[in-house]
Amino acid sequence: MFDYKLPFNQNGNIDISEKELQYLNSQLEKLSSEQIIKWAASSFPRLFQETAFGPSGNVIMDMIYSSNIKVPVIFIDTLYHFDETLDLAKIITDKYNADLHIYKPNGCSSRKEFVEIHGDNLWDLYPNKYDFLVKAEPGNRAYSELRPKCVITGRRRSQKGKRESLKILEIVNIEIDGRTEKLFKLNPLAKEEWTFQKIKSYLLAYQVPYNTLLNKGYKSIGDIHSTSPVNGDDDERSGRWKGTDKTECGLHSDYFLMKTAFIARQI
Ligand SMILES: Nc1ncnc2c1ncn2[C@@H]1O[C@H](COP(=O)(O)OS(=O)(=O)O)[C@@H](OP(=O)(O)O)[C@H]1O
Repeated sequence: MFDYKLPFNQNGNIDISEKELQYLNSQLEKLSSEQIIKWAASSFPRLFQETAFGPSGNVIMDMIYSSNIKVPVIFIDTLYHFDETLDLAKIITDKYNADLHIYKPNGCSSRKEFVEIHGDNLWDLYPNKYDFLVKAEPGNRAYSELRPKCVITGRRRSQKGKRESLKILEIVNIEIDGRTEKLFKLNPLAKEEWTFQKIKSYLLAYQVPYNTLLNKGYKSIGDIHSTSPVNGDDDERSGRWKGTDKTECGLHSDYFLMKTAFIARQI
């Protein structure tokens, strides 16, 4: 068992230097994804998984369940998910008996309400504002209410773009009660070996429920209005925001930069 002890201070916060984080990452690189998850579960007092029920997240849920660990799940419902994604959310959380926490855009419980407040086509007219409202703000609200010390994500280096240099363990800034706090993000499938093909093989081998859209040419699935199927060999995320230079949804971007731009009406 990997027995690296996180440096907790008296306040229960983890004071880790950049150098030590680098060392920790170099050690985590040597572990399997299951070992990384088990280490995190025994190291972080409040470990959560955040998932949009993508194929990587499905693999992670199965690994967590098979390791006999309980990790609550955060799902940010943008109100623009495919029905197939919402169906999967129910099927897979039932199968793994997951404790699901759903967060929606502030003040909106339905797509109709969102359109009434923010207008139609916001994602098209003001994509960064849309990202802040449907992903970054609800994400930070989830962190602020649930107080995770660490969240597990499904990002992988093989998804290319900015993710090619993804670390297994990262630290991001979040806002809690008006203060800046640190949150760890754990990416147990970050390593290059976790290709889309390997993810699919895992899902099939272990009979893990997955999004039926994967059988219809979709490889990466986000919001209805910005997700399309791809051709066989195309990059996994090439069907997201097709025809634009956008590659990320904002959940993993700098929260404070987004918030500042949102308040200043620069996005
Ligand atoms: N809506 C929502 N709710 C909770 N968590 C979410 C959400 N969107 C993205 N994620 C997290 O980011 C991982 C990568 O997602 P994607 O590849 O779809 O990209 S993107 O974040 O939408 O840009 C994704 O991996 P999966 O677990 O495979 O879904 C999650 O860890």
